[in-house]
Amino acid sequence: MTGLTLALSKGRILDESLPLLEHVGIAPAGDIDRLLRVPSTRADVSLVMIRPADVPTYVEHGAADLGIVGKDVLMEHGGSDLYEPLDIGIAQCRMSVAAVKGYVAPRNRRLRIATKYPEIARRFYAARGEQVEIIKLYGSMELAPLVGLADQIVDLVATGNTLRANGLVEVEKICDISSRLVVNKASMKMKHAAIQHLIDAFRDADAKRVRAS
Ligand SMILES: Nc1ncnc2c1ncn2[C@@H]1O[C@H](COP(=O)(O)OP(=O)(O)OP(=O)(O)O)[C@@H](O)[C@H]1O
Ligand SMILES: O=P(O)(O)OC[C@H]1O[C@H](OP(=O)(O)OP(=O)(O)O)[C@H](O)[C@@H]1O
Repeated sequence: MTGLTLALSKGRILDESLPLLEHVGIAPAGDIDRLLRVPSTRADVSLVMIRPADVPTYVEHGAADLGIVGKDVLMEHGGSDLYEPLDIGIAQCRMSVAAVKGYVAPRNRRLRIATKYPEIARRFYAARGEQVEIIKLYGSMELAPLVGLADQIVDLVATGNTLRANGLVEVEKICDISSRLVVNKASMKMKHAAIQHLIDAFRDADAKRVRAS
């Protein structure tokens, strides 16, 4: 039997993955709040729980055969050496530029952009020919324009509630974001039948999820 390891992003993606994993027949069979490596309800598939930003690294190195991770993380990771066969449609949001309501761009200096996604921001402004200063943050980006740390932020928006609550407005959408199934390239060759079976099962689970919603 070919053993498979699936890397799951802890947090929001893990929470939203659980119904899909159930459908695919690989629900966690252990304490997902404590264990980092958890057996699944299928003897040949085990699950590892890791920080979202680490999922591409585990899968690229073959420490996990497959992973579930946000498109934002994949875009920021850049040039990933892995396959991305399926959009599984969970954790949907968008990457956007936001600023304080009524904000006017400064004329005498570069725009300052606060973000957890410096690569995505750099590519976005470079494509528009705008020279900006990028300030890397690890969370609570919405605070930066309020305290004068930045002119704009590049961050994820879903309902828009966090922006509204902090007096910010969405200036422009950069792209839509959802979670993707990613696969190690060597595993795709060596364990092709088992992996293709899982990809098909996730596709089917996503189709059922869409029909149900
Ligand atoms: N408000 C949101 N609505 C829907 N999906 C979101 C939202 N915010 C983030 N996501 C998606 O969920 C993924 C995981 O987000 P989550 O907030 O669980 O982790 P994180 O805070 O980015 O990571 P860490 O806990 O390691 O800092 C993101 O990479 C993105 O793809
Ligand atoms: O448009 P909304 O529905 O308000 O969602 C957007 C918020 O969700 C994400 O943060 P998250 O809740 O993951 O917290 P974080 O700061 O820990 O990333 C994102 O960074 C925004 O702050």
